[in-house]
Amino acid sequence: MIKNNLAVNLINIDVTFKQKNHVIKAVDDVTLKIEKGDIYGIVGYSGAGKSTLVRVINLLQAPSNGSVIVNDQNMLALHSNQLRYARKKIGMIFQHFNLMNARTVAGNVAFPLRKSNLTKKQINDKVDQLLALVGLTDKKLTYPSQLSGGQKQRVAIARALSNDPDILISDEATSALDPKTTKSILILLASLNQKLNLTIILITHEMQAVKQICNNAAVMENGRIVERNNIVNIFSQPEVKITQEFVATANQIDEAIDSVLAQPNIKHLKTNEVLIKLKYIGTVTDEPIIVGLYKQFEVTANILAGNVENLKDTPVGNLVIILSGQANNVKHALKFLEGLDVKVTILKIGNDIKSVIGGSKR
Ligand SMILES: Nc1ncnc2c1ncn2[C@@H]1O[C@H](COP(=O)(O)OP(=O)(O)OP(=O)(O)O)[C@@H](O)[C@H]1O
Repeated sequence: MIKNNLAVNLINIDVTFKQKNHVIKAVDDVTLKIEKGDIYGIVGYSGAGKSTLVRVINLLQAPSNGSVIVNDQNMLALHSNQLRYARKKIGMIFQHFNLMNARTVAGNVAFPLRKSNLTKKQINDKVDQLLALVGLTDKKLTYPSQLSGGQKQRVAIARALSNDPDILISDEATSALDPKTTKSILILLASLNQKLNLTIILITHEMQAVKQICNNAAVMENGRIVERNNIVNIFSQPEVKITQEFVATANQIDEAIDSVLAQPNIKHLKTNEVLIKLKYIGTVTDEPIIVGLYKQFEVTANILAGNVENLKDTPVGNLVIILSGQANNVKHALKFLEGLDVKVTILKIGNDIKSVIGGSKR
């Protein structure tokens, strides 16, 4: 068998559920390749098929069709003992933690090791090590009911790591947590990815989480993957409508535009003004743009909102500005911006400028 760098290789996966009167195709011809060491986001609305798809990876859900290759092993060809071992190398965490309330933190983390060949002392050392890794050393003998949601999820993460998995599947693991706790859990996951070279598959409907830690993402709708790309492309040029909707939920600039549009001076934009949004990726920066507009075209640019985000070290900038000047000059200034590889969207346009450029929205 040819070895490759893929942790997960799902090929043409279908999952159908037969109910009394009808058949539900929860996963419809999905091919998904996830490289070792990646943090891969799977995004979609409720019912899109995300959980069903990832449950195929460890065969908690058998596919109706397709191949499941995990770490170069054909999962569907394994005997039960081999499958049990392969499953141990795929950890899972969930939205509701699934901890055992009658056991202490240590008891929960040690639970998956109960049938291992490790001695009591070795298990105890392993638990200490895992609790240190997730920052919960001082909670070893505490019971889950005395922990916050974020702490409970840390216990669940430690437990998921007890068999030294290569892959960790996080199924909406931060969905029940507040934004600050969510952020800290995501920071923990990113650090585990680095320290343990752990491949992480992050199922979520929260684009902010994807933006924070993923390298790649796929978007699911009706059982299919409708778009997949690296994180910079997903966020800077989403192609399909549903991806655009998801991206908009994590895009502060759209909120800023709503409040800009509500301002009185924007409601009554002057005839020689145009309100635009600029989006640029990589090295172009605001200042030369603004200076260039005035020097070359005598067009003034008034910045109303803006931000620069780093998506995996690639800066993506957004600016909302009013350009004002002689109509023809503004027309040339807009052309100049497009020539710089800046995406220009006209949000609102004054009548003078509209008459020269036709007022088409771009
Ligand atoms: N065991 C099952 N029996 C019948 N239908 C199922 C089963 N599991 C899932 N489904 C159906 O398959 C579809 C996909 O469900 P799935 O849970 O994978 O979606 P999801 O994207 O993970 O959504 P959520 O985030 O709400 O769990 C849904 O229509 C669901 O009702």
